[in-house]
Amino acid sequence: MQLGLIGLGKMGGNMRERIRRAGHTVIGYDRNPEVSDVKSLAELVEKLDAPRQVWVMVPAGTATQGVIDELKDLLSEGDTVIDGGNSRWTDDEKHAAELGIKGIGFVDAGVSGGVWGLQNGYALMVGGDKEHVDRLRPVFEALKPEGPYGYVHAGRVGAGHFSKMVHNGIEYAMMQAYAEGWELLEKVKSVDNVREVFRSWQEGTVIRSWLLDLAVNALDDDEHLEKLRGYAEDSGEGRWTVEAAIDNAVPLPAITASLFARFASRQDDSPQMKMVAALRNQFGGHAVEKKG
Ligand SMILES: NC(=O)C1=CN([C@@H]2O[C@H](COP(=O)(O)OP(=O)(O)OC[C@H]3O[C@@H](n4cnc5c(N)ncnc54)[C@H](O)[C@@H]3O)[C@@H](O)[C@H]2O)C=CC1
Ligand SMILES: O=C(CO)[C@H](O)[C@H](O)COP(=O)(O)O
Repeated sequence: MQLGLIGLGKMGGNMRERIRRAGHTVIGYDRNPEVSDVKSLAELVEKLDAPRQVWVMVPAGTATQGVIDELKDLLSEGDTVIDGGNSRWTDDEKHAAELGIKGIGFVDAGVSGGVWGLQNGYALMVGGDKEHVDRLRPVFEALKPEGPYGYVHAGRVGAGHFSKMVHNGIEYAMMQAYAEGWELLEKVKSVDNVREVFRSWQEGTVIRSWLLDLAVNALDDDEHLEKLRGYAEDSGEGRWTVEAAIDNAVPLPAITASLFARFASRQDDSPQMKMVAALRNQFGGHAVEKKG
């Protein structure tokens, strides 16, 4: 089948390749002409036979909204837009409604697999009407990992991105748990070789996982992570998970703490701990550390 794919970065570039390897035709557009197959979105749409399927794989928020706005004008009734980026799930109903005015279908796809997806396949959590989702089945089959799992039609529009958001919330908490364990092992000098302890956990243990394998890869590159600064960004999914938890009064202590740990990582000094130190000093005369 034919697919238009917009956004050929770390994800979209490899996805184009994996779908092509499965024998489908992919016409890719990126605003970076070095990786793009066509010069414009209009040219991409022109080159596709109707009914068209166009997959958007650009950063969530303004970039995705801009592409969807353009596609709304360029596409026609019967075409389908798939948003595979990490968009906020609450944007999906809006996008489906905006496109639906012209009879253009909308499917949201949470995609997991990162830069390893070309090799391992991409796990897909999909939301949308059955008629739109079923039409895209060959593309999902091409992208998904081999084996029985790795693809789910999770529910109506928004269900794919909601599922991916929760997946990423879990990812935050798992990463934080490995990171905390690693720091404790590194600190306590009775353990001689922390990297080998991590490696030993890769087989047979209760905590083996792909994230653990990746932690070992990282330690093989830089045994004590000395080349890195302890600074971690976030791109929204963790915040939205915590917001959904608050909206639904669901306690998420581990995921929330892991999100807040990232915020703390961005501070050179902690204003709130200055206040804690000042208060201990006020009530108990406890010593404080002064600057300079
Ligand atoms: N990197 C990862 O591990 C994963 C990323 N995602 C999501 O996939 C989407 C893409 O992520 P990456 O490939 O990592 O980002 P990236 O930054 O590597 O690639 C984004 C690409 O989109 C292009 N682009 C941006 N705005 C555009 C526009 N208006 N028109 C055409 N092209 C445009 C950029 O030139 C760039 O090549 C994001 O929504 C991200 O959150 C989802 C799963 C995993
Ligand atoms: O979806 C992903 C992995 O599953 C992306 O790598 C995402 O960017 C990770 O989230 P964050 O940037 O907030 O750490």
